[in-house]
Parts: sequence; structure tokens; C-alpha cells
Amino acid sequence: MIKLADVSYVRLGTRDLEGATHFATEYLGLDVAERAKGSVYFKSDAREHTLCYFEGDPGDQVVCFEVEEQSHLDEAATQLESLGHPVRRGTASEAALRKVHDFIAFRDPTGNPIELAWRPAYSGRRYHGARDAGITGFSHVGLCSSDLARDEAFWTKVTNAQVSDRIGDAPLLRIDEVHHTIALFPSPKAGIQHINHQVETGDDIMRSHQFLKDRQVRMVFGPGRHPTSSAKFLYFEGPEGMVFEYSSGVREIADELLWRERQFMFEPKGFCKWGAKPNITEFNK
Ligand SMILES: O=C/C=C/C(C(=O)O)=C(/O)C(=O)O
Ligand SMILES: [Fe+2]
Repeated sequence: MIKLADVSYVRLGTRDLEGATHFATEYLGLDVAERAKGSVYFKSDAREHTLCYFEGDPGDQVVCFEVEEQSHLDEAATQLESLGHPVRRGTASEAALRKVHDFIAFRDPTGNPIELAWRPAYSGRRYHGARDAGITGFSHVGLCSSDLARDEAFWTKVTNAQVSDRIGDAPLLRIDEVHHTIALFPSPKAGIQHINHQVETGDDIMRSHQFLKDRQVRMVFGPGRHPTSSAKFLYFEGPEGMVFEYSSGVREIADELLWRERQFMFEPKGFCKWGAKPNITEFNK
């Protein structure tokens, strides 16, 4: 079993690095950690970076999870290969580009590019966004799934992920006490479905709603409140159609023995308890 310790970073290809950088800093509220040739790294918390935009195909979208031991990379590679998932060991220069000591890369059953990294860098420099969005950190990803039951089985049998709740057949998966770190949503194609940053309070959600709306950023869901994690949320569209979410107040599951996964309807009331309707393809039947 592969123990995922945390979600570490996402890497997104872009045809417009300057435009993506403008969005990430001025709108989303991240901090530039480093500008390199053909890529820009962004901070959202204590880590050296949690997002990297690089010049390339916007379809190139990678999510990385941290593992605790280097030996876990070898064990994961053996297990994944035995299950028919080809694994590639990152080179030293690729690891340096990702600011990690070592990593492997593979695809999940839908074809989402996944990396597992050992010793991602933390930063001595404090995160402070260019705009005060109230971000406390990068927290979870939604992944596209072309077969929810198959992919739930992959994540829960091959890794330590466990189902916290389901919306229809879409599972919200936890790898620690946080309600979910991975969420799977139905889609015929592979890709990152949304990228979540936690913000401090519900006021931050409402402030960002006004701020982003004033700047013609496309709102796609919310403000609202998830019945699943009980977080207040706002979803909006970033560069090249990527959906970003702010949420605040995600439930923690402190006592696993007392928690039973719950079933919610795959309809607007399963996604929001305030009555907001999602304008997100993967959240609609
Ligand atoms: O409504 C769908 C999403 C639910 C949640 C949540 O419960 O917080 C997410 O953030 C998610 O699935 O990504
Ligand atoms: Fe989310």
C-alpha cells in the first residue's frame, strides 16, 4: 500500500505564462516563489512551491503527492508496475526542477499524470500573497475519472486513501484527518478537475467573490456551502479553463472509528446546502 502523506504541488502547462502569472498573483493571491526559464513557481503556504506554471500544452497537468520515505518510491514503483501502470523514475535535474529530492511518475487508471515525491522543499520565506485572499494553503485536487468505481478502487486499494463521503458515485477521499485531499468527478477525459486552496474565513470567500466578480473573472459555483465537508466555497475559472476553488472550514475526521461515509445526491443539493447551482460540467449529470 502506497502511503500518501500530503498533496504536494500541481504543475500546469500554459500557452501564456505571463497571463497565468498575472492570474495566480493578482487574482488568485499566490506569491511568486521563483521565475525560471519557461516556468514560474508559486507559494501558497510554508512550502517552497505548491503550483508551477510552465510553457507548454495546457493539457499537461500533473499532481504530486508526498511520501515519507525514499524507500516508499521503490515500493510504490514495484506495486504500480505489477498492476500494469508503467512507472518512470525522475532524473536528478527533473527532481531539481520540482524542488524535491526524488520522485516517480505514473498515470492513474483514467490516465491522470501523478507524481510521488520524497522530501519536497519547505521555504524559509513566509507566504504572503500579493493580494490578501486569506489563503492558508494548497489543500486538495479534484481529478477527472472516466470510471468512478474503478478509480475509487485504485486510490483506496493501492494507496491509503479512504472514502469520506460520496456524491452520487463521486468519492471524496482522505489521506489524513482532512475530509478530502482527492475528489474524483466523472469525465470522459483525464485532467485536473479543480484546484483547491483553503482560506481563513467565510468573509474571505465573500470578499474574493466581490473582488473577482468586479474583475470579470468567471464564477462557476457559489458562494455556497458543501454539505459534505461543511466548507464554505467559491469556484471560479482561471487560465485555459482550469477551475480554482477557495474553501473555508473543511471538516476534519478526528476519530476514524466513529466516521461512516455518507451518500449525497448527484444533484445541486448534494453539492451545496445554500442552493447554489454549479456551472461546472463534471458537477452536472
Ligand atoms: O460538492 C462537491 C464538492 C465537495 C467538496 C467539499 O465537500 O468540500 C469539495 O471541495 C470537493 O469535492 O472538491
Ligand atoms: Fe473541492
